[in-house]
Amino acid sequence: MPAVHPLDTPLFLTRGARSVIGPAKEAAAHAGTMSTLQITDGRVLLPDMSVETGDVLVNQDSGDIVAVGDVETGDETLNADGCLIMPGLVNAHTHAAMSLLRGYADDKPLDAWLREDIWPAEASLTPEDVRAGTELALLEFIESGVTSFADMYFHEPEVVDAVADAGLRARLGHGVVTVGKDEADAVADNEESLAFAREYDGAADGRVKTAYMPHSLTTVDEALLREFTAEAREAGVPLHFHANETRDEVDPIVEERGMRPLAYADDLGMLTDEDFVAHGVHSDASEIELLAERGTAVVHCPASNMKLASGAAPVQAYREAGATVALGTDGAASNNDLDVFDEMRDAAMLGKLAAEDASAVPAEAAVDMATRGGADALGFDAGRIEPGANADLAVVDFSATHLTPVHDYVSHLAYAARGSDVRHTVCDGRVLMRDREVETLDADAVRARAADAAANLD
Ligand SMILES: N[C@@H](CCSC[C@H]1O[C@@H](n2cnc3c(=O)[nH]cnc32)[C@H](O)[C@@H]1O)C(=O)O
Ligand SMILES: [Zn+2]
Repeated sequence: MPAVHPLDTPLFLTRGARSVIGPAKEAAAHAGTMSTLQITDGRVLLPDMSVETGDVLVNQDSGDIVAVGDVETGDETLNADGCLIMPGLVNAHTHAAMSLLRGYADDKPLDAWLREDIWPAEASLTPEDVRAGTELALLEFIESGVTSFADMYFHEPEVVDAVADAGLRARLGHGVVTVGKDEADAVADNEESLAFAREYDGAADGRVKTAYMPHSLTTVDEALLREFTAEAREAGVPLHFHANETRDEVDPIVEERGMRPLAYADDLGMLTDEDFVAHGVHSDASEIELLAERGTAVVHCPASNMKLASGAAPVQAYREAGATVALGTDGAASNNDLDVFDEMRDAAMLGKLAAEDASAVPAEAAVDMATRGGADALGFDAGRIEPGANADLAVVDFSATHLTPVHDYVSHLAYAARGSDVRHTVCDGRVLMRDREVETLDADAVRARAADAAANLD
């Protein structure tokens, strides 16, 4: 049972109860020097996973949460009657523009899927295609309560512009592949990734952060990984890469080097507490320990791992070891949607199956991975509803048939809710979707441009 049963929740912070507004911000609010947004009449999911009745007050200038509970009246309001205000969901590993390849090639294992279908199709994608596909993904994010994401792709400056306009928060990078390239091209690809990371960090009023993103330990040459990881460190740029996704990726490293892939990555200096890896499906106990020790986050992508039959990540073991675990959809071509509610459900289900234990990856863990874990992995001060944190929020409507009755809000978030139950989405204090109307993108135009771009493929 939840700590506070939602059906007999006392009125949260009635008059005179603790107000969590900070003194400096309270003074600014009184002086009328900031514009505020008050999310009213709802319930709030607190960092300890309890649910309380209360409002959330947001400073729209700083983009931070200023108070939770019994708050001052805001300049603007957003009604959350019958809803739960939760931290915005974090999609911590994706390739946004792959939305153009949704349903393009299914029912194949990773290696054949990439080499036979995906990479040839991607070869003809123009910057305009990437912009169109990315906007389609961002629209789907906003419509399903995702407020931040990590993207690894190419023509990445287009993604920066799309994120700036759509109002989301993101950690972005140019994905590097050196297999099959001559030395000059291989170096140039790495240089592009680092140059992108240096140039665009802090873009979109600070909502865009960057990373150096070598695709994986088997698709990027060792000497270049070593060289550019060192350069990234010097520039203070974190790393993101695919690791231990399939057995085919693990075995050659073990055979050639006599060491586990993550020990190899550690040797190359690729595991720090700023870095985050995608998948981590085939990690042994020593690698799980290593990630936890280094503070390197792992992004679990259960739907992609099931669809490509890559395997079941040892999520419960990562969490028990103290590693930071986030959730990602991976690209829409291996999922095939970008709904992080689905990912929570898949993570909980697959986690139980993998551990042969129905108590493994409980609802709270799934919600934690999709919120706090994701924000920690990406290095954002978000993922929790607390004064001082970024005002990145999803307001979920609990009135749907499939959410009735409500015994436990957190259970519903993990097991029964869908992205389409999100009523409002707020990022950095700005309303991106109000009553299911996306305010920062023209939804019809975005869908039409993406369909056009996809029609011109192959
Ligand atoms: N510069 C590289 C592109 C790297 S972007 C990242 C790549 O990861 C690919 N990708 C998508 N999903 C997965 C996955 O699950 N595992 C490995 N790679 C993936 C995606 O299609 C894209 O080609 C090049 O020109 O080939
Ligand atoms: Zn991926």
